[in-house]
Order: sequence, then structure tokens, then C-alpha cells
Amino acid sequence: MVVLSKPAIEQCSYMKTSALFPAIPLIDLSKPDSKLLVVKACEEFGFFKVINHGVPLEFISRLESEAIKFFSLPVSEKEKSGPPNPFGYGNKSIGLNGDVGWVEYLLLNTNQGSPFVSCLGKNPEKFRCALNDYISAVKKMACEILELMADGLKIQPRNVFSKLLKDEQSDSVFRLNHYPPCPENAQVLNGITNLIGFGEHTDPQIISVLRSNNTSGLQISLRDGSWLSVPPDQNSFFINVGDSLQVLTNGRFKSVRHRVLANSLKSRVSMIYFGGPPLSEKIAPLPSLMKNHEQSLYKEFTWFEYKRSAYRSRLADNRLINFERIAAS
Ligand SMILES: C=C1C[C@]23C[C@@]1(O)CC[C@H]2[C@@]12CC[C@H](O)[C@@](C)(C(=O)O1)[C@H]2[C@@H]3C(=O)O
Ligand SMILES: O=C(O)CCC(=O)C(=O)O
Ligand SMILES: [Fe+2]
Repeated sequence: MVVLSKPAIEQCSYMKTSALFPAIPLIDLSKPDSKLLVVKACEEFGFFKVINHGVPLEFISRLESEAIKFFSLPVSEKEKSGPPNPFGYGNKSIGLNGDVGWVEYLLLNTNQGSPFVSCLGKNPEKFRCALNDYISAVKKMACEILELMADGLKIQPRNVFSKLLKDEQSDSVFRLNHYPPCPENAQVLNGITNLIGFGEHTDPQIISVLRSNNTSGLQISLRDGSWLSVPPDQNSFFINVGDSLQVLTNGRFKSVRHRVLANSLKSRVSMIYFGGPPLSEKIAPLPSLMKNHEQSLYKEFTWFEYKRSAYRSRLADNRLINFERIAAS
């Protein structure tokens, strides 16, 4: 299991508002200025929190209770939904290349027509219904946010990003993570331990929509390499810019590096929708964003090519490096 050294956890910053400890951008989706704030947050952090999001709280609590029921089953029952190849139930092992974390999870494909994993606990229909309601509502919100981004960037059409998620062939993924409280021998600072729940990485897709219960542990990496703890808020969503959106905006929006540290006392449950394009979609900077002969920072690739390369990488790798264009001197 991966543990951080003591100095490494001490350099983690805790949520304070000052020049040294910036506040996480907060976007109220009901406010008219939100499009400009969304753009600023994507440029500075690649991460923000949204309120007044329109996702019924009942959908959230119903899915959370189904997830808790699933993760409370005996391991032998949960393993009927695994191993993840790449979809299904997984425990500690993340991906196929040796990454491990203090986490168990259920990874699901959200493509239309392709069923979720065949085994979904004791009452699969109830679980499936909670998943469908939640994913539809979160996808709708993700598309609204992508349209605000287009408005804020002053590019047309406003569905230039959202159409990729709305496409019937959109390759989107859904993940439920459960981080049990960590064992007694871990070092603890402010309730967070030095035990890695989910190692540092950026998400490969366009946008990720994350919701967790009220247990801390999520951290984002700031420009100076320090880690900022994200105070949990079970009624809000956190939005991550993914690698593909970084490319579509030619590096103007930054995909955010993030990780989860296990909590000493409480279990953490998170649910993440990863909005991705169709596999055949060409990913390259949008011409409408390339002003004044700006050069593309990336070689063009399809989402299939990026995904294939991502699945061969380790979690912490910089996956975009293989697709960067070498600047002409
Ligand atoms: C180690 C890995 C797990 C991952 C595929 C990868 O090879 C590299 C990217 C990882 C990641 C991070 C974001 C999402 O949780 C995820 C589902 C994704 O699309 O990329 C995971 C992959 C996974 O857990 O299979
Ligand atoms: O569980 C979380 O809060 C974040 C997990 C994550 O980053 C991921 O699943 O890609
Ligand atoms: Fe992630």
C-alpha cells in the first residue's frame, strides 16, 4: 500500500482563504455571471465547486444508499461483479499497470444500450434505476456547464463541447468509490492520513462531475505543486477539467491533478461521472479558439487513440506528453 512520508503530509495545505491557501472557486449556476467565473476557474485551477445545480437531492441520496448497500455486501458477493476489465468491481488494484489504493470501487460503462455490469448486488433493478436517474441528471448538468464554458470563451456553437457528451456514441464512464477508514498504524493530520486512497492523476476525459459524502480526503494540486484539501460538501458537485478539454482549448483550460488520502475515522463514498467523446472523435484544439496564428500545442488524435494510450499508462503519468507537439524553433 502507498503511504506518504511525514514531511509530505505536512506540506499538504488546508482550506484557508489567503494568497498562500486559495479558496476553491465556487460557481452558483443560477447566477448570470457564472460563465465568466467558470472560465476563470478552468484556467486557474481546472477545478471548481457548483451549487444550485438542479440535480434532485433525492437522486443523490438514493444512489448513495444503494452504493453503501453494495459495498456492505460480503467480498465474495461483490466479487461476482468483478474483476474490472475495465468495468466491474475492483478492490485496491486500480487499472492494469500495478497501481493500488485504499479503495474499492464499481466502474460502469454508461454507453446507451450496453448494459451495466451483469451483477449488481441483491436488488439490481433498484440499483440500476438509481444509477440511471442520477447519471441522466448529472449528465444534463455537465452539458449545461460545458455550454457555459463555450459562452464564457465566446465560441460558437454553444454546444461545441456538450454535443460530444450528448452524442449517442459518447464514451462516458461512471465510478462509485468506497474508501474504508484506514488502519490504525497510519499517521494522521486533521483527520486525513498518509495512506493513499486514490493516487494522483488527471482524468483523461472532457469533464468529470464528482460528488462525495461528507468525508474529507480529496486534494487538488496547485500550480506550485502543493496540495489543497477540498472540504467535502455532500450537497454540491465538484467539476474537474479533463485532459481532452485541455487539448480542445489548446492548454487554456488545465486538467487538474488530484488524489484522495484515506480518512482516519470515517469511510468516504464518492460518485464520479466522466464525460467522454465518441471513440472516433478527433481531439484537437478548436480553430475558433486559436487566435492570431496561435500554434496547436498538440498533435491531433482520436479519443480511441488517447484512451488506448491512457490504459497502458500508470495512474500518475502525464498522459498528454505523448501527444504534445514539439515547438518549432
Ligand atoms: C491506472 C489507470 C486507471 C485508469 C486507467 C489507467 O491506466 C490510467 C487512467 C486511470 C483513470 C483515472 C480517471 C478515471 O477514474 C478512470 C476510470 C479513467 O478513465 O482513467 C481511471 C482508469 C481506471 O480506473 O481504469
Ligand atoms: O473518489 C474521489 O473523490 C476521486 C476519485 C478519482 O479521482 C477518480 O475516480 O478518478
Ligand atoms: Fe480522478
